[in-house]
Amino acid sequence: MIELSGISKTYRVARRPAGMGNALKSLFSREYTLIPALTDVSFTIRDREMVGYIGPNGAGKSTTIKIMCGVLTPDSGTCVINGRVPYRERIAHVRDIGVVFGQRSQLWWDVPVADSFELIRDIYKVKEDRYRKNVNDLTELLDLGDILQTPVRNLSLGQRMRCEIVASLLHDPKVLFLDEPTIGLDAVSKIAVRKFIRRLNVERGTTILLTTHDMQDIEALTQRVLLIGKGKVLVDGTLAGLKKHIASRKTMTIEYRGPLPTPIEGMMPLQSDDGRLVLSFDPSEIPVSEAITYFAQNTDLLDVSVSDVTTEEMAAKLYKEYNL
Ligand SMILES: Nc1ncnc2c1ncn2[C@@H]1O[C@H](COP(=O)(O)OP(=O)(O)OP(=O)(O)O)[C@@H](O)[C@H]1O
Repeated sequence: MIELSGISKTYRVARRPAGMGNALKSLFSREYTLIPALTDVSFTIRDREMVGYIGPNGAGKSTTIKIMCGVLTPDSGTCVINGRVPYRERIAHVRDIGVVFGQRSQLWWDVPVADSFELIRDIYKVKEDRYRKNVNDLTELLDLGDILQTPVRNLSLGQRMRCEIVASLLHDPKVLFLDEPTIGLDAVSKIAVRKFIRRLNVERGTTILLTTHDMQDIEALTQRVLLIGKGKVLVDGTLAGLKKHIASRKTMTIEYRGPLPTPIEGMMPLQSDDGRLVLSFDPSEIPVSEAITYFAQNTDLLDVSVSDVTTEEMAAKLYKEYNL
């Protein structure tokens, strides 16, 4: 169980004025700039839940994760994870958590991946049989067999990211923090990583907090989403609920032969290319079945599709709604 209550954190950064004289002066009397990163952040994540933590750049996501890992101490509020306060009981706490920062590596650059895994085993004092089983299971699941003897610096980003995830799981953590785990990956690697994260949550019951700017990750993996902006939690809800809140309208794309079809009154054309028309409409005014029947009867219809607002559009509208 993860419980954050009233967490606030402000960074204090020393101001460095330009010029030699000013630099000397600042050695004796320092001036500081205060950067509020989190204000009164509260949420609870139950065991085995997988939650998306989203928000624009600088919203406070990484700061929250650093507090939950025990790297940072908040100025006020409480954070309790599996009954422990991370920044007070760091050593015991890190045995229960795994962390992947997509932009940073926990693997040693010049040595083969397998050697990095051994070092991590030593650090966490993972028992030999448990370690062997984990390496075997995880390397098979993530298809890493061939690359274990390759130095990390020679791996592609997708290969490295899969190794990073395995490295974070060798000690069987109950909770996993993933900070942009699919950043920079190609479509195939993204799908492989997402599939693995889902299995981890379902089969091992790992509690997962996923931070990402990739709304496809959120769509594929999480039911519940926490939206953070300017250091505050603004929304805590289901992905479906958020989409409903943001857009009750639907988008219809029709492909046709012949002249441009006339939409039903109340439909708004969004885009019209050669033989393709995209319309937006409110299904409470025009039922979807009626819209499809109308075009089927009045147009030489080749194809039709109706979709909800995409997760990308939802995030953009949410950020706009909250002035982020
Ligand atoms: N070490 C630091 N020193 C000073 N200010 C910091 C530090 N780390 C973060 N900040 C500031 O705190 C605020 C929150 O940053 P944080 O990195 O938590 O946001 P984020 O949501 O993770 O952003 P991103 O999506 O860009 O990674 C920002 O204004 C950032 O500039």
